[in-house]
Amino acid sequence: MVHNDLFENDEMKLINLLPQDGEAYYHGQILDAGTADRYLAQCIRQLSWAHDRAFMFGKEMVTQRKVAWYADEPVSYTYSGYTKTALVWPDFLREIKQRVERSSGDSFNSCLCNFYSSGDEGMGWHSDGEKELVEEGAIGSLTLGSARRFSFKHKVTGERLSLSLEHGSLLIMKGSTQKNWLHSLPKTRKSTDPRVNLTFRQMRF
Ligand SMILES: O=C(O)CCC(=O)C(=O)O
Ligand SMILES: [Fe+2]
Repeated sequence: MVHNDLFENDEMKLINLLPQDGEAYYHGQILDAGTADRYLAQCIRQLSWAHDRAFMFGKEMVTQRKVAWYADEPVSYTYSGYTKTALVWPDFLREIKQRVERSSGDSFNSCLCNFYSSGDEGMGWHSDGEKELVEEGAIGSLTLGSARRFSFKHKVTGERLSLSLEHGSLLIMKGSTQKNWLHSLPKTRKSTDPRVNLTFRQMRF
């Protein structure tokens, strides 16, 4: 049994990783290794992966990492000159969403999925404060595959902290985190294995 199943919905109080101006809770591994392995294989094979495209500095840019986007409804939104439309949940992804909801006590209506084929791919400093998201809503980040370092940096003080996101683990960010902190997934030479990250979000439809 996974440790977290004993303490559904945060009955065991997790410690806020952020010293101020936001909330981030690392739940650790919420899936046992076998389940996490199975979900990783399903994500790699069955999600509709595509490189993300955007116009930046007047140029068309394509991300190294691949993305896929799922939601309760086939909503679309436009950013950087591209319109994206959400796909409906495959059964296994809906199942993962329910596991994340049970562990966190939050509910989610969409999921942005990221596929990093190795440590050569990462994500630069950013925050997830898009206007399409519920303000101060929770973001649930589930990692499958290679463990990677994840970092926070305060927007004003520059204060930093990092943690390792393990296979089958869940990180929740909520409250004023996106307003006050940036986060990133640094590239690393230490990992050559693929990683899938599922970021469950609360969108306003
Ligand atoms: O892959 C990760 O852990 C971070 C993903 C992320 O920050 C995002 O999708 O906004
Ligand atoms: Fe993010």
